[in-house]
Amino acid sequence: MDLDVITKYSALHAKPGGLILQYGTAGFRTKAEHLDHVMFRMGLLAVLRSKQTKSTIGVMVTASHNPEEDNGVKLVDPLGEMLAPSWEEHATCLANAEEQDMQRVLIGIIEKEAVNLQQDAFVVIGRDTRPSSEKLSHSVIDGVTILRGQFHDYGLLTTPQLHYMVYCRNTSGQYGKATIEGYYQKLSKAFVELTKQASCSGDEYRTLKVDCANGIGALKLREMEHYFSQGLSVHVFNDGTKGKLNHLCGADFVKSHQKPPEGMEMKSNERCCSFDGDADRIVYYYRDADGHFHLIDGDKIATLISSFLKELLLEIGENLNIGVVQTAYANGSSTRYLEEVMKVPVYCTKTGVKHLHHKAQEFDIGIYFEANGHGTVLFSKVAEMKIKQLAKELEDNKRKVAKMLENIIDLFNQAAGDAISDMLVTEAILALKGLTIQQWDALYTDLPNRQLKVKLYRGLSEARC
Ligand SMILES: CC(=O)N[C@H]1[C@@H](OP(=O)(O)O)O[C@H](CO)[C@@H](O)[C@@H]1O
Repeated sequence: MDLDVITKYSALHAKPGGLILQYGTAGFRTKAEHLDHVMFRMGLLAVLRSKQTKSTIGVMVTASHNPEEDNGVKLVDPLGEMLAPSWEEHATCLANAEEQDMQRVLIGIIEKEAVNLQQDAFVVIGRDTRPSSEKLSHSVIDGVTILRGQFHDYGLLTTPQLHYMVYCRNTSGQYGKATIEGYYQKLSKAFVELTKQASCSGDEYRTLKVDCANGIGALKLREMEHYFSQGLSVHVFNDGTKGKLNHLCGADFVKSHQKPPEGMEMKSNERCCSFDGDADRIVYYYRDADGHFHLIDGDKIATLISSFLKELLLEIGENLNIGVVQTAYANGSSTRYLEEVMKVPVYCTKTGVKHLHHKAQEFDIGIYFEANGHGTVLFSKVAEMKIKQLAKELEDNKRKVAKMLENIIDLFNQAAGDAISDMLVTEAILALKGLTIQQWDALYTDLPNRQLKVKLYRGLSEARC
């Protein structure tokens, strides 16, 4: 490692004196014009992390739901997870080091983490559609190449797609192919297989309006839609051709203002949903016949999914342990419904996907959702193997159910919460159960009516096609 070369190149990505940033739950976020040095340095850090773990590391350039003028960066660890906490600290130290201290901080990290500089390094990079993202991703690449790391720049990707690529590359393709087609094919195949079993899916279940927050989700959903068009037709709104990213639209806007995004026409009882700017969260909503707006947030998505999974496990007589993870922002009725009606244990963690993800890994099937729409379902290796085996061994109807579970495993992005995965799973469940959005919304509202809700749940189970 030639420290003088690093110092020389670092000066080309000079840190504004006195600027202090913190690597938060979703990486660094601030105004884009303050981030050039951070990007260069995260390129350096990604190489060190890659050498230390002997694995591919991801770098995503995005500020998610934040305004278009902002940007941000986060590192993705080998199995698609968020960066390990001790490395978050290194990221903060490195980003905040003044130019003259850079060498010392870098050497400190190398020594503390016993990084073998002779080891090869590979970094994959993705970015969202912000005007600043392309240039900033080049600064990441500068950092990677100065430390002689190899890289693949995927260009425009949703955040969950980058997590997926990292996971695929580090599991020798077992999880999926590390290409955008690989992602589309894996998810769409599972979705089409799963929805084939929905004998009652009429037109009502075929169309969905999707607000893409004027972000990357629009591009990727359009690329993907012909892969699953047999099962679902998506109407994309806020695709970035007219409006600004996350401005008056997107999941965060809809959730916090409890109203539809600009630019979306909503007829009564139509199923609609919104992604955020990097497509890692989703909320659903509809207008009732009286014109009232109803939000269906992450709590309701978690409830729908866990009820369905529990039901499938009961049908095949499997007793895998299921846990739901929420944060303190979860609606108390959802927690009570899950615990008292569904009999599913619920756990609460701090806000931030990494906290929920970590807790969810303790279960055979760990379902985690924040009320704001970040979430996914994690299946342990044991659960996955068991389900795959049952899908071969069981007889007729039970085998069908095990195959449905197998498809659900493939549909979820188990590396990270993913609006596209969550949307496809939700759409499949609604079609399979023959549930309208209003019926889904009614799964729980408040709990004085507990008996009624139990009845409703049983009724719906029986109604499954
Ligand atoms: C990856 C991550 O941790 N994302 C955070 C972050 O969301 P973004 O959509 O990534 O901006 O901020 C949210 C709170 O504002 C928090 O709920 C969420 O967990």
